[in-house]
Amino acid sequence: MATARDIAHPSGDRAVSYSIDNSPVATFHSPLSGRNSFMDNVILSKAAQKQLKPFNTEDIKILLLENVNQTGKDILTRQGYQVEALKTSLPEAQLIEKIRDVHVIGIRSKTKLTDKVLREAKNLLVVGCFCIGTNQVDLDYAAKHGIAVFNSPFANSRSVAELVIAEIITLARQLGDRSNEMHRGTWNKVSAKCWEIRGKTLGIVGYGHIGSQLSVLAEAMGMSVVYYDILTLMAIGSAKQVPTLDQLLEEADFVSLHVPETPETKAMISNKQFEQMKTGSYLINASRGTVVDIPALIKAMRANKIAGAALDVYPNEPAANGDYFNANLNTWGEDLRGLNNIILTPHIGGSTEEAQRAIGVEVAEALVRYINQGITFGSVNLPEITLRSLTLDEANHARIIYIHRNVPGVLRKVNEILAEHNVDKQITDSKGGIAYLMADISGIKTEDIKDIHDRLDSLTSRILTRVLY
Ligand SMILES: NC(=O)c1ccc[n+]([C@@H]2O[C@H](COP(=O)([O-])OP(=O)(O)OC[C@H]3O[C@@H](n4cnc5c(N)ncnc54)[C@H](O)[C@@H]3O)[C@@H](O)[C@H]2O)c1
Ligand SMILES: O=C(O)CC[C@@H](O)C(=O)O
Repeated sequence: MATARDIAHPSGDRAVSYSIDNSPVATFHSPLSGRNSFMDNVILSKAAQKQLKPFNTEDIKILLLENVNQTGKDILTRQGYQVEALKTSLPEAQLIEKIRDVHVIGIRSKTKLTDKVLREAKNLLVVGCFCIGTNQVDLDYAAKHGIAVFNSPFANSRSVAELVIAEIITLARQLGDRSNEMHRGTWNKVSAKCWEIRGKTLGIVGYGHIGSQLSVLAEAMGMSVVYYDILTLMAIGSAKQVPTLDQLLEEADFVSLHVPETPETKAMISNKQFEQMKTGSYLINASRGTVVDIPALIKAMRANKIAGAALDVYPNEPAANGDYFNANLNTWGEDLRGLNNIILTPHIGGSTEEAQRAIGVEVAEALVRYINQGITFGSVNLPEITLRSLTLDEANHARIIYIHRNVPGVLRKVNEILAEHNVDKQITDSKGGIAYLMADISGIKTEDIKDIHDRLDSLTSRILTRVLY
């Protein structure tokens, strides 16, 4: 039955209108993938790989926001998809208007995909976060509605770690202030309260991809490293894990934050924590803006408790470049700008050519694998499923994808439907209340495909049914 999610297939005998999620029909297309990636080689048995699509590729509509790198745009465009790319994020009303129409959306950190926005996204199959953080997406709502979310978990980690190293030296030597003075024509040659970083202690909060990279770089520059994490993690080099945040704050000359945005990390550094820090110590935040209580930081710096700070992230960040970093955005904006020895950067920790190119490739390839093959490897909100690709030798095969609520008895019902056919291979996994089943069926006729699709789709456990062939 044709619905608002339908896509018309103008060509071929089997051209019929069906939505992407429920389309068992249409012309077979076999465009070659743009790149030979690791995943192509490992999972898709490249040699005789058959591209599975139940739709004309040019019908897939993709909206890319926030200036996604050209590498990502190229991969998606080469697939034949319709790609619209904007340099900025969009205000909520415009986002809702646009998202109704697309099957795929690519975003970075600014676009908030809340339940309110996702509710309107009736055609949406998948979200690509062209960044590390996924806190801007309601992952739970997306999973419950069969929308897969992918990100790039570590392609910009090194860029962030390098920025933090630069900031440690810049703060220790008050370089920002000296440079600003010179720009105003003032020569101010001082050494008071300017330090080497050699022998100083760096406290890293969150010892994941970025924190551990930073640890290596800091030790190479002669710093001692202590770290605090909710997990017990293997120390790299001579770094030492401490059992509490309190202990880290008491020991560190520089505190650098590398935790995700969660309810537990909200205002993790506030008045009490600034009091615990050493007098004359420094704070760096390149994680998320909600992690530091900024009015408390302003107070601690005015009291000379904290000798300097570097902030790359803020509770409210503008959707586009321009003169937006003012009191309208964050009430304390002016107070922050008036402090000495504070480095303020516009969320550029991961903004290097290397990182953005790598992220573009990684996320775009994940989107293509998901759209064309149903593979969820790397998804942050659905069970991670891969299944060996169908090959060109395997004619009359179809791939069934059934995303469903993880309730007792579903597999029996699904297999009653599939049992009338030859199931070549099948895999299923669950995450929370959501399960993902993928099965390849051989010797199939077009009318069987539609029948399987419609019967699966009528089960009460169904979230999303896709049939690819
Ligand atoms: N400024 C930027 O441009 C930029 C770029 C990349 C990432 N980020 C931010 O940096 C964060 C960290 O990135 P990552 O790749 O290192 O993440 P990661 O997931 O690899 O590491 C995060 C670490 O924090 C730990 N953690 C979680 N909650 C904690 C808590 N309450 N207390 C202590 N430790 C806790 C985790 O156990 C994990 O080891 C990201 O979530 C993202 O928000 C910012
Ligand atoms: O590029 C961005 O907008 C986000 C960068 C960073 O915060 C991330 O989460 O990877």
